[in-house]
Amino acid sequence: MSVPTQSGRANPPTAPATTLISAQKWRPIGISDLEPAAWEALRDTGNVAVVAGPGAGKTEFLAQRAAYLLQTGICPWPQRILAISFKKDAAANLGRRVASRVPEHADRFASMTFDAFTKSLVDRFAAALPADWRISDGYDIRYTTDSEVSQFLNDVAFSAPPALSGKLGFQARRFVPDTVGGWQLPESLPTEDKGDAVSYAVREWWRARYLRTGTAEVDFVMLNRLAELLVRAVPKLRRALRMTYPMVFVDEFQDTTSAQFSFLTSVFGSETTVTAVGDSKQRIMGWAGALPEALQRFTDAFNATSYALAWNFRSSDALVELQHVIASKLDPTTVRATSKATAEVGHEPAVLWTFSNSDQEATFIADWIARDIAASDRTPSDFALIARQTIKDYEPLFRARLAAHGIRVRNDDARFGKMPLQDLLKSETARLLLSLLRLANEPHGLAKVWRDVAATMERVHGATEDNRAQRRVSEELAELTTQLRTWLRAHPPTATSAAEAINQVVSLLDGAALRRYVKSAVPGEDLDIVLGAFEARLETAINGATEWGHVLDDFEGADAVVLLTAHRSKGLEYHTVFFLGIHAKQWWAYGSDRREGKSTFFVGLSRAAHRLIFTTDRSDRTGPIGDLFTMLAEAGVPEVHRE
Ligand SMILES: Nc1ncnc2c1ncn2[C@@H]1O[C@H](COP(=O)(O)OP(=O)(O)OP(=O)(O)O)[C@@H](O)[C@H]1O
Repeated sequence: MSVPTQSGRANPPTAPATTLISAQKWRPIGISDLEPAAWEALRDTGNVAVVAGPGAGKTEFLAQRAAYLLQTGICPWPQRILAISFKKDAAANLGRRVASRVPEHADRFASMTFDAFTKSLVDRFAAALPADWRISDGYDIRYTTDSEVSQFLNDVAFSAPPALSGKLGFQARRFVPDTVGGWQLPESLPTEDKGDAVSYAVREWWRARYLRTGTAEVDFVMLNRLAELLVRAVPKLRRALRMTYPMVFVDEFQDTTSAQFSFLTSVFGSETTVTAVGDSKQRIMGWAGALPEALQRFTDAFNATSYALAWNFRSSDALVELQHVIASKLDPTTVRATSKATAEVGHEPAVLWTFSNSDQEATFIADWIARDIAASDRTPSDFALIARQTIKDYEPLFRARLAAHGIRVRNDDARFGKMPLQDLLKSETARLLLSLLRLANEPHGLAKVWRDVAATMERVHGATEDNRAQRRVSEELAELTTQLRTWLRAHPPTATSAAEAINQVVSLLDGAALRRYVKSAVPGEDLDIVLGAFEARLETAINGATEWGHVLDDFEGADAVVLLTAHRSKGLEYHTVFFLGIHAKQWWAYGSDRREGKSTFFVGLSRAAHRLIFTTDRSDRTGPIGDLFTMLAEAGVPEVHRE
């Protein structure tokens, strides 16, 4: 594929001048070593499943394997590695890890979410869909509520042919992820019903939402099914994908749904090597259709070699022991991991604090964090406040109590526009806008931000492989930041709206070029959604601020205590974790799926590297919630009443 330059001419692609390293001499980058099983998995040339508990370095393993394959030429230029994650922040984190370890090969490592990948295929190749599935008007993304699905299922049961009566008792919550997700779209729609209830109901679903007059409506399960059909029906596309991405990584494989599994099998089932990493004890997406035993299914279907890792680089030995007690409840065959984390003295590793009310809880914890920061080299971002469900209940009190100590709080689950804050802060477009504002506001001392912005702008302007175009981009960036600086000085936050500030940045940047770039190079990202979310967040940060520097710090909340749900904490780590609200109000759904509840508990508590503090109130501990207290007691976690 040729790369268009700014002048419109195409440069013939040439391999960049990088030196290859022999496979025997290759060494990990940025870490001292890998455990022996990880070395074996890294060098394996076939399909591989790496199974390991929290903190084992599964994501790091993928970053190292990418470096190995790219630096040794086992993945030769111009072929690329496709890394698929389930969360936007996981995809961004993995992409950054690889970019920092092997910057010279970063453009050959495509890290994106499953949804972004399948959506980008549909967006780019929709015209190649089989005639029965082609739509002319584009589509809207819309999720259906359980009650809408119930209504649909009632209607379908009512109008179904007599042969199907009584066979359409689908569970509304499971219908989209399992039934629609598990159904392969036939290339042409049959005109007659063959008496199969699943096919009938799913076809009616597609008719009602997609094959209808007016704009089609889809969700990501349907986009996945369309992408799978595309790849199956268009062999040229399948070949092109396999040639571009001969190596595919899938992180957090335990979260794979049946739709995603079938997509992987159709597209990468042969001629591609697939590396899957995961931990079935951390399967917390069952409600969204995650397959039970996804890793085992992968090993069987892809004839993969399975490697188990047994080191834990994150957590202290005491916390690894606690994790083991909980892990054994999820899988009695679990082998206890060996902690490789640097030991810290003077900490009580785990404790359960009981409070009489939430005000007392927030005040005590805020004071405690402030004292801990004052007495150590820790910063607010070393602390996380994790809760099972309703994180927003905690935000106002903790924000106020921590603010009294000059400490910020960032609620990663808060929604700005249509995005959760965690996704907004990881969005490449949002980072570009924020960095431009930073460069304009602080002319000196941001060399790394400058380099990152220049690299992104080179991509925006299609100038990555052309020295002259790169110089021009650098000059444009200098000019742009000067103009933006003048504008910011003339428009203090006290007299400026977020919308005005964004319009200014986007117009200086060349809105049309940005739109083209996002469409072609940031799969799954919708510029209007990001701009809407950016504006909403900026508006909140501007509120009451007098200096742009403070606005940007507030926007980013980089040095803040993080507040987030256990689900959103997946893959992350903090020195000290407060697992708030071990009581039935937060865990009301625990009794309906205890296995997934325990996994959620396990995910949240395994984010802690050195200290883990559970909190509860004086409410009843009988009923399903009793399980959690029993596990804590079994793990020897002491309880302390805080008055
Ligand atoms: N070989 C290694 N040497 C030193 N540190 C490592 C190594 N592998 C991983 N780490 C560090 O250990 C921590 C955990 O790694 P990582 O996030 O990759 O674990 P994980 O298995 O993906 O965890 P989880 O399943 O809990 O998300 C990170 O801080 C990472 O930098």
